[in-house]
Amino acid sequence: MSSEAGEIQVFESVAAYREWRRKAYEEKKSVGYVATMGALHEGHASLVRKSLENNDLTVVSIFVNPAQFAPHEDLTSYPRTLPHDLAVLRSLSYTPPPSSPSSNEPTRTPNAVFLPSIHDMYPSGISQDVTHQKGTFVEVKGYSHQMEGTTRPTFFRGVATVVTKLFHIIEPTRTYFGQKDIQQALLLKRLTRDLIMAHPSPENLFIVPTSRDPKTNLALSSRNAYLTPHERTHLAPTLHTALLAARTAWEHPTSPSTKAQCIALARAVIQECAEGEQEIKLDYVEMNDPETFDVLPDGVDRTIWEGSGESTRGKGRPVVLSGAMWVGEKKTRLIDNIILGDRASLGILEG
Ligand SMILES: Nc1ncnc2c1ncn2[C@@H]1O[C@H](COP(=O)(O)OP(=O)(O)OP(=O)(O)O)[C@@H](O)[C@H]1O
Ligand SMILES: CC(C)(CO)[C@@H](O)C(=O)[O-]
Ligand code: BAL
Repeated sequence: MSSEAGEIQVFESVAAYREWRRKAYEEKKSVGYVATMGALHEGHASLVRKSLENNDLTVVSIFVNPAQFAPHEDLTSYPRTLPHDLAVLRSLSYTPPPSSPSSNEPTRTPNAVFLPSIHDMYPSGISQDVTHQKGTFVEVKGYSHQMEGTTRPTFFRGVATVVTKLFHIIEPTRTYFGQKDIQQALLLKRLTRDLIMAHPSPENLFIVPTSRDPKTNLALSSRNAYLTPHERTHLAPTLHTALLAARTAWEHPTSPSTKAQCIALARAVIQECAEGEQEIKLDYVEMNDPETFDVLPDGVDRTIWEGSGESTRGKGRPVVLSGAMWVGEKKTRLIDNIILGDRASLGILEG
């Protein structure tokens, strides 16, 4: 079944969406895809704009995926704001510039929203407790237990499973994920490679830079809705400040710090804030190889790291500098990252 929401077709069943997709194939139209859990903000909007810019048609899915939440996590309280989400999508558009090959085309707006039911996505049922799960699951082995996977050991299994299903349904030509969840984006790129996917192919999975609050640099996130104004403006941005301190030390032109020194600096920034305010607690700050997700050795500095890898067009072998912390009364868990070195080699688009 589908219904009209302004110009946007809203599909609640797989069959109805597939009929729409079949027509797009017939008309030889490219389909860009943005997967979300809703509660849309400017970060999601930036992904949708990239899709509008580079595809004939754009589809957004909204599905709060139970399988990626551990039993103690916030599945029930996760914000669900469908009317707001549809209004955000209706406000987005892209007009091809006069110089572009598609300049004679009309302004593009999001074309379809896919809102599956839990039953559609998990016909065998779904428990948040992995020991009770039955049916088919997708695991990206060796890449799911570092960084975010340390504290959330079943998270990437849930993400890989639902995104594989969503890709099978949507059959995107191109798809867009946010740098805010860098491990997720890199892991999904690997998944498309390992499963030899064509829709999307690995090179058509793009990573869009993190959108930030212009005043505080806080990474936009649906979970920021859990924060009080004080937590949002004074406590939550500390994680990014800490990552910036580590970056400055790593990138020092004449005496770059070792990884261990960079991490110590970042921890000190968070510690300083936490002493005055009892309301932040660091989960981790770490530097990882984006290729293997391995933790960098403590004694490595930028010059050693760059000397040990393949040359990446003189921009430096990349490193994921990332972290997570709990903020405020509700112990909201926020994440952030900075890529050191050659971002483009990881498929991260320009902002
Ligand atoms: N600030 C942001 N900048 C760029 N992309 C983002 C940003 N926030 C989320 N995204 C991307 O949007 C997509 C959907 O993410 P999701 O719906 O989980 O939102 P979220 O804000 O990341 O939510 P959460 O608070 O649960 O982490 C993901 O690819 C995610 O990386
Ligand atoms: C990719 C995703 C939509 C899978 O549920 C989710 O993890 C998200 O929104 O980042
Ligand atoms: N954006 C990642 C979704 C999650 O944390 O569950």
